Amino acid sequence: MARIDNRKNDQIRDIKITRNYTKYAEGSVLIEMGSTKVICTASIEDKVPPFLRNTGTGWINAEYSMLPRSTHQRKVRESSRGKVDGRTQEIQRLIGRAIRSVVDLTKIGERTIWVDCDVIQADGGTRTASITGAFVAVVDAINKLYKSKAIKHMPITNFVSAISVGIVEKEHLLDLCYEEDSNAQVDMNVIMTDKGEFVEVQGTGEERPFSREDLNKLLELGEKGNKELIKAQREALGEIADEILGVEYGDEIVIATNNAHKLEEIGDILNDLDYKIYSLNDVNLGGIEIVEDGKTFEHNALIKARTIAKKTKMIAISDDSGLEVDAIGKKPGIYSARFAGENATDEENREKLIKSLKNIPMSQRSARFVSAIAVVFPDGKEFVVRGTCEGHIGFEEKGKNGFGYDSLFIVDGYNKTFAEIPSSVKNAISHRANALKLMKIEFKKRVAK
Ligand SMILES: O=c1nc[nH]c2c1ncn2[C@H]1C[C@H](O)[C@@H](COP(=O)(O)OP(=O)(O)OP(=O)(O)O)O1
Ligand SMILES: [Mg+2]
Repeated sequence: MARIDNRKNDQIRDIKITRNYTKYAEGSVLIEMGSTKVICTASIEDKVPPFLRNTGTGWINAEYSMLPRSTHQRKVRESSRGKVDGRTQEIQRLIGRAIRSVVDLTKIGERTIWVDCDVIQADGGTRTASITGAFVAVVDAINKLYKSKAIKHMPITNFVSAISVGIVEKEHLLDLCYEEDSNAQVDMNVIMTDKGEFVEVQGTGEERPFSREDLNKLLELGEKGNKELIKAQREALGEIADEILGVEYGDEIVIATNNAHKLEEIGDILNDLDYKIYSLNDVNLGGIEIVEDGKTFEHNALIKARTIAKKTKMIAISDDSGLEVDAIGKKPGIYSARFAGENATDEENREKLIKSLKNIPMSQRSARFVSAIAVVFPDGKEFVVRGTCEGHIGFEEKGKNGFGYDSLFIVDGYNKTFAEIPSSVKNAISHRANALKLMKIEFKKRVAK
């Protein structure tokens, strides 16, 4: 059986989202799903309902209405009839719940966001189009608060969209138009997030009960439709969507280091990330010489990651690290690798450190390892974090594990050097581990995966 507008059963109607549609509201969207058209605005009011006063938490309220001539026959305005009918009540509560489910209200302060959905033309799916459009309007309104620094954090946790599905003459259909909706035996609205989770499912066997199998089929259609709607929302929101959801960069990371020990440690610590991790050798850049002429660990780390991200077009992660010894003015610091001269070996560096601290008592041999981890994305976005680990410098080398200054670094709380403890312990407490913990938090904020 062909659909009245010749769509496939699992095909949504053309969708168009126009932002900044009217001029006064903080967020304003015209959403068109086929010939259903809804204006959605989001307005910010600096007060909350009584039950939230002095809690620091905000609220989101939705209202829904249809213009008299949005339908085949003129519909009397609710304001003329003097009351809001049951259907309207139900729909505006649904919209409110859907939007609230993806906004952290504790992060918008004591404000109310008023969502107004006004249907100017109804051809089925007006409540679902309202939700899909309202979300975009709310993002714009909240983004204004964020950009003006009225709020500190982006409170939007997910995207949300909604679509109708149903059974019409035994066919399972996605995105019903009015004609189909009025002939549906089963009618369902599916509200979902970008993570593929459900926010609400409203299903009714209007003319007959439906089976579990029907339900599964309908949910599958709903999932497909919502994926496409969220893609359209993303496209409409452009860069703001990237800020909320992160960017899709693929699943390859290159570790920008020539140091095999660092490579192993970073690989171990990042093994819970669901990415393919490559070394410089893997990408034919083994032994590449990068001039580390920055004045800080952070700057040097960025120099290394930028170079490799540019050459590989992959996400590049680098580490610039070293030892700060308090008794000698935090030396060798960023010069740790070349403490005993350009091209010095680890052993030469350790010898020089032992000599530099001759006759200095243990109480004055405090030191810390520092690791700056830089991440540079293929589009040039970047960030850098720092981790440290406190300890003391021993009088002589102890232990065989690790590399660099490990055998001289007695880590606080263990009374052993990094070279005496297993790598699994070092990788849980080291400067590099601490930096990579922070890095993972920042990283997850920025990537869509
Ligand atoms: O966990 C550590 N355990 C012992 N020593 C360490 C550690 N972490 C850094 N270090 C020392 C080694 C080197 O003397 C300097 C890093 O110099 P740094 O330029 O960042 O590394 P690198 O030249 O060996 O490799 P690359 O620049 O290719 O990443 O600090
Ligand atoms: Mg280096």
